[in-house]
Amino acid sequence: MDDGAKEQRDPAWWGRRAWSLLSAVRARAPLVQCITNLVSMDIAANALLAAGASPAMVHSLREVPDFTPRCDAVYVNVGTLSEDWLPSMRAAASAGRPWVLDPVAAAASGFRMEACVELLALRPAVVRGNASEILALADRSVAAASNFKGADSSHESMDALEAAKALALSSGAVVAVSGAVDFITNGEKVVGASNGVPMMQKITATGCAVTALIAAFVAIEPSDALVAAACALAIFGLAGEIGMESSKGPASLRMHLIDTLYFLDEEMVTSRVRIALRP
Ligand SMILES: Nc1ncnc2c1ncn2[C@@H]1O[C@H](COP(=O)(O)OP(=O)(O)O)[C@@H](O)[C@H]1O
Ligand SMILES: Cc1ncsc1CCOP(=O)(O)O
Ligand SMILES: [Mg+2]
Repeated sequence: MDDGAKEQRDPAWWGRRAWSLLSAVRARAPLVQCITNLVSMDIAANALLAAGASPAMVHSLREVPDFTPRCDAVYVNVGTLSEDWLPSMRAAASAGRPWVLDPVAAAASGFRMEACVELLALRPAVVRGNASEILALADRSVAAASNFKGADSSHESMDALEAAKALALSSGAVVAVSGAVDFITNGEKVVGASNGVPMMQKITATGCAVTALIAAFVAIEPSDALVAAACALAIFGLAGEIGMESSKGPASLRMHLIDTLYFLDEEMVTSRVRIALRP
């Protein structure tokens, strides 16, 4: 085992990494260009702001040449894909900044799957999806299954672990599958992050928001997207866990999750983040 892998087997090491990355996001306020779906814009922008980053929802193709090179990271999300937005997504993903892809409902249509496959070829640092999305993307398959649920997952994250590894190896991206346990892999190493509460699935666009947070963490740590993605997922899940303590249901959890992202401190992060390198 190399020294890096030894360190990553130590839970305390992950707590310190998560805290140092969140602290760096707060200190450096990375500018994250988000080309994201219409449902997620508010929660993604607010999650980024609460965590200390600077979100900018900039979609026009005509703005990409001036704006994207000045960003610290780019976030592309196909949740409400249209023909008008795809050229902007391509251009922003090709602008030389680290970027992250959320393949929302990748299996919904041939148009969407082709767009995701084309974007994947533009080398995202991280792809984060739910289990059904990662299974579909790894297989390039448009849904025929009767249990297809659009933007929601009909699988557990563990069901997509092998597909995530294969997708990581074929694309060169770190692939993160969210769920009760979030799995993050580069095709060789697999890290599990087990913060979060099931109620997070009942708030629309929490997945989109955590992918935005991954982009902010990748802006800080572009040379280790696996660690950046794992820490962002754990921090977001932890904000959900602590937020749930004051919440009655999805609407109040949405508010408390964002408040908690803003208030997380070193003690909360280092003692409660649950990330582990898997054997
Ligand atoms: N059963 C669960 N228990 C704890 N956290 C969960 C659970 N399901 C999803 N999450 C968390 O909710 C967030 C959104 O994940 P998910 O619902 O899988 O994505 P999407 O919204 O794209 O379908 C992630 O931070 C994930 O860790
Ligand atoms: C409901 C919906 N429809 C198109 S995009 C979207 C939001 C999806 O958000 P998430 O992937 O985080 O559940
Ligand atoms: Mg999603």
